[in-house]
Amino acid sequence: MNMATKTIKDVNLAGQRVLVRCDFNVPLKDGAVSDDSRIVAALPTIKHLVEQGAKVILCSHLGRPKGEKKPEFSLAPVAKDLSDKLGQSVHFLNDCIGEEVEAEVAKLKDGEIALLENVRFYEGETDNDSEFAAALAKCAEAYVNDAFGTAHRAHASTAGVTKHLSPCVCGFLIEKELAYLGDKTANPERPFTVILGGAKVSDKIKVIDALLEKADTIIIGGAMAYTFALAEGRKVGESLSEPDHIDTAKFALEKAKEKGVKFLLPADNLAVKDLDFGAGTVGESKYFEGNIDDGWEGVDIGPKSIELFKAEVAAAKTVLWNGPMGIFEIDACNKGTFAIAETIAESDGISIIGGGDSVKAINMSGYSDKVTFMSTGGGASLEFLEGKELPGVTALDQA
Ligand SMILES: Nc1ncnc2c1ncn2[C@@H]1O[C@H](COP(=O)(O)OP(=O)(O)O)[C@@H](O)[C@H]1O
Ligand SMILES: O=C(OP(=O)(O)O)[C@H](O)COP(=O)(O)O
Repeated sequence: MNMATKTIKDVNLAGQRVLVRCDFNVPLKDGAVSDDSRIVAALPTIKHLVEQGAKVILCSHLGRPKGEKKPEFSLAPVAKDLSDKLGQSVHFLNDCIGEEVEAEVAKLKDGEIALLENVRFYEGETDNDSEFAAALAKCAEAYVNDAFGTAHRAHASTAGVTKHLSPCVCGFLIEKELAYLGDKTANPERPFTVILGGAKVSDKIKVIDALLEKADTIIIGGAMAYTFALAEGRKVGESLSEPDHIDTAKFALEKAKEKGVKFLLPADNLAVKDLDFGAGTVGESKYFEGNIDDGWEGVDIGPKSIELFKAEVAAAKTVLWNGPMGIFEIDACNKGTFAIAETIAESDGISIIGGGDSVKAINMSGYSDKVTFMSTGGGASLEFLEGKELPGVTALDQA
């Protein structure tokens, strides 16, 4: 952790309007929160501010609505969940900027809480647009960033707003995450195995270069594996892949050889037809070794890969896992993810699991109490491990 970053403990925000950036990017199912880990993780900071007598104005993104006001990305279900958890009303506002929002926020009494609508309903958020940042900052005086999962993004609500608010400090969650990850990953107990999967291929494939300097073994599953399969000249059918990143994948494979880092790709994959994510169903399914035929979509690692990966995980002294091995939200595609979760649970080593969906997966598997540390950030924890500065942290006041 950057030890000089000021924290919520260094300031008294009683009576002030405080904009609090949280990572409430939580999975939803049928309009309700289906994994509340990130909400629970934000509670200590929120409770502290309420007890101190601040006027608490929460903001967050949810999903990637790309500047459009799409109702399925509304934070309204989070307001409900949060109200229940706090036993206190959380006033949900239908927008995040504008005169109406300012008027509503001005009515807050000390210790009251409001939640603004999804900041990514405006393009200015991800563009870190200075006008949007100024508009967002208008409702508050002080700023607390506790969105560890989004700390690797230099967006208006994580970076731009700090130009307009004072003080700007981090909350308890960011402080805890940086302290733990800094401590355990600076000199990890070896063998150190990193497992990467999930769907955010372009974000996470770039991190592998730096991980090759730190890890003894890298295991690739999830959709990430199909970009590597393309790099090895294999066919992937309809599987999610990012052909723009084939060169990055080739480079990583070469570098792993040169450095003697074990680099494991799936030996087999489960592929399906007619996947319906909403309904949670698949049509025909079949295992493929090597090429995946046209018309088939890779959705999980297969039994041979599970055995291969399990042996490696069992031998590790430190395991960092970000990104599920398959589309674990669908029962037919969850075996790989849950098998890795089980092996991690059985191991005596240190296990760190990061990322919104990875945490949801470990919770669903029933093994979460066997994990050493659950991080609310996937991409953020990887970039931190890479040694990169996190813009959401560096933008804050430094002592
Ligand atoms: N083979 C695959 N094809 C498509 N999506 C996949 C595949 N494997 C995993 N996923 C999806 O990846 C998502 C999680 O990815 P990501 O956001 O990168 O992880 P995290 O939130 O843990 O950082 C899950 O919703 C899962 O369904
Ligand atoms: O879910 C998140 O990251 P993660 O999937 O790496 O854990 C964060 O909320 C950041 O979201 P983003 O990757 O859309 O910027």
